[in-house]
Amino acid sequence: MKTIAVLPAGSVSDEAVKRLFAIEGEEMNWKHHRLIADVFMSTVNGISDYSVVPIENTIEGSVNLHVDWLVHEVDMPIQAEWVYPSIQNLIGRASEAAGEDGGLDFSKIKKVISHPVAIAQCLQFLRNELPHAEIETVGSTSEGVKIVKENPGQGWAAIGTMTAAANNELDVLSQGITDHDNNFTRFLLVGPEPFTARQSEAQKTSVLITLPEDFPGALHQVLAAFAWRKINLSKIESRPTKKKLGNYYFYIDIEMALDTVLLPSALEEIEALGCQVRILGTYPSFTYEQLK
Ligand SMILES: O=C(O)C(=O)C[C@]1(C(=O)O)C=C[C@@H](O)C=C1
Repeated sequence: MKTIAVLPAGSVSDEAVKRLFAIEGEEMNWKHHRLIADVFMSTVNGISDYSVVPIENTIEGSVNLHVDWLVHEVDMPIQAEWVYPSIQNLIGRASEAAGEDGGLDFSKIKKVISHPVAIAQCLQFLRNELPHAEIETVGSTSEGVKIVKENPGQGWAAIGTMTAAANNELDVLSQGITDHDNNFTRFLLVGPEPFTARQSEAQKTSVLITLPEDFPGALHQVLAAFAWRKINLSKIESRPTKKKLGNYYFYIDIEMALDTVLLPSALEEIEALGCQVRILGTYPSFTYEQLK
């Protein structure tokens, strides 16, 4: 039985990984951690087989903290990626937000608690509906909901999943509050062993490329190595190396497995230019439709 490290029950990550492993005959052991750092360390320390990492979402883009953990703090390969909807809701006690007319009066909500990424996904809603409310950030959306549950009578609310509202027997004060519909999060499964529980035709390889200093046009040549081989890239993003101001590496997602003809030679060509290439993983990719 595999052990999976993930944010607390009722978080988007927890819902998402349960969908990935909703396979007949697969039994899992879940290890819930309050903070993403502990989710990573659980697998680093051999307590879990895999860690679940939300890496990017439709509204906010890359979750930089998590990208940085993957790149700088740990050395664990990516073994799968999948996509899951992030539907956020305002959760609290209807009795604490009751207006004179019997409807809801959000001016009675004094504080909104959630994960910073979830807050960022609902900024317009918060500006329009709860401009007066204090915002508090916590390690996951489900932690916010739990804090609201444990503190009745304060006029506090959380942003989180319907599952977290139900688990904590709280009311959904407003449903689907993200600023854009179709808010999806891309998750990574990281750990030492390949993920074989499901198969997908779509394969990806993620690499980190650090350019040599004093080499004008280096990025152009890196991209050319992929381009003339008609290798498709689905993402390229620069992040600071954290070693020197102005030094960046490129995080690149390539839409093919590492052992596909042409990819090894493209990476060799890039190394020959004097670039450093680090493979972050080669893995199957699942759409939400594939997991339904
Ligand atoms: O707090 C949660 O529920 C999480 O699973 C974390 C996380 C994230 O880190 O991006 C995951 C998906 C949501 O979009 C918001 C937060």
